[in-house]
Amino acid sequence: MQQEILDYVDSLAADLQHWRRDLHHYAESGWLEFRTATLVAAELHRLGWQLQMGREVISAEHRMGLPDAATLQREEQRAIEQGALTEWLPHFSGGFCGLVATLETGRPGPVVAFRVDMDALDLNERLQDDHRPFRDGFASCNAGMMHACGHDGHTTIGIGLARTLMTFAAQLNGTLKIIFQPAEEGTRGAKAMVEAGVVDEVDFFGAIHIGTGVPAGELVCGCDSFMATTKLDVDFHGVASHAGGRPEEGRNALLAAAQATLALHTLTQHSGGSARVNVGVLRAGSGRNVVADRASMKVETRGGSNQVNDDIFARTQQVIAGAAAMYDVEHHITLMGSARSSQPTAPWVRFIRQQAAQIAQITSRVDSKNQAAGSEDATWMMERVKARGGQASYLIFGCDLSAGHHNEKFDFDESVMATAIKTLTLLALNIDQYREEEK
Ligand SMILES: O=C(O)C[C@H](NC(=O)Cc1c[nH]c2ccccc12)C(=O)O
Repeated sequence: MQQEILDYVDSLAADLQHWRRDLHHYAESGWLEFRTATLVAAELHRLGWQLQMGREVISAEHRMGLPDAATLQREEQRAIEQGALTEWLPHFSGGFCGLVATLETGRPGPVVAFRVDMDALDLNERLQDDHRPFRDGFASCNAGMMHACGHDGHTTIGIGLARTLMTFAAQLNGTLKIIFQPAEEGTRGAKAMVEAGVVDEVDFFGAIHIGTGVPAGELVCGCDSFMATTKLDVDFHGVASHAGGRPEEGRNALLAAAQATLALHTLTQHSGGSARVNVGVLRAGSGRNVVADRASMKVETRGGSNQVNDDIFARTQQVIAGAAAMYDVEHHITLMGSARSSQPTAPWVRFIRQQAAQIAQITSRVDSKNQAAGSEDATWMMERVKARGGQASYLIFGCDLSAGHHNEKFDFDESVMATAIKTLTLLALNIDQYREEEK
């Protein structure tokens, strides 16, 4: 029976490629996944999954880094023109582009949930013949939005998993859930889904990523190196004046931002673990001969533990307030995203390793990988599941890439999608073999 299921996943290859390339072509960045979400909803509904959508699974006030209302409206129109399914769109309207699909088998057993993300990056895709998506006609048609992190693959894995689990539903026990999350980039979306309670009943949780420098054929069963992070926008508001005639009447927002930037980059000494601060964007001023009355910054802090990040973030707020005070300007901080660091639970990682050993395409299995991993907001879900006594992990499926993540030439070997679907399917299928203690 198990071989029949693995063969079934192989038979989906052409469909998976079709889905992935369609999603890649119509890339939609965070909170703007209107077309994507409607297509996922229609397909999972057709397959017979129960759906919870939009506000049911996203807490409005916990959304971080939401685009402004005009952008949300414009992008929803754009999505309609690009084939978003209007009968499903009302659920997602206004920036609620998430859904949770549930399959109740009616037989006793745990709740097993997998999370995939759906958003693209704010990046222009390379439109040259040396880039396969362009050559083969599926490069992004949306300027400034590109699937350069593989989330088109993740969404496709979610769809393929939904098909496979439904096809073999008679073999499954307990409850299966697939969580389709918006706005992972900038770590903006997961918290709002956690606050809506989407993982509150989950016993076993897995989030996934493809690529990230892990070699093809390798599975990282429990990535444990994500940094806690906080993303903030800062606005300084001063007073403009004549730079030659009345400079003393000005309140210089540009200098406050510049001082803050230099000071922020000195904050990363911490005995508790690694720490980072980055001012990634600084914009200020309006003209050569005007004392700058406006400045804005996009900032992130990170820490090897939640405590380190919390400490660095607290100091970051003090430094910004201090720099504003130096130049007598107002300042305002807006929280734009956040994620936690989270350790996978060992018995579940062990089970993942055991199950993956049955998949021919996975030639190497490691528990974790000692590499700087950046951040991931699925850690909010992991932490919630663990807090309730559940098991949680983060799986990385290695694959060949044409360029690094977040690069305009990013592309991946599509065969990794079937490998991931097989792995997640076996976890669900064989969950009754899970043991807390090592045998
Ligand atoms: O903080 C963010 O905006 C999230 C973003 N996240 C990623 O790029 C995902 C990521 C980075 N490295 C790894 C390694 C494994 C899985 C996922 C990743 C980052 O760290 O800048």
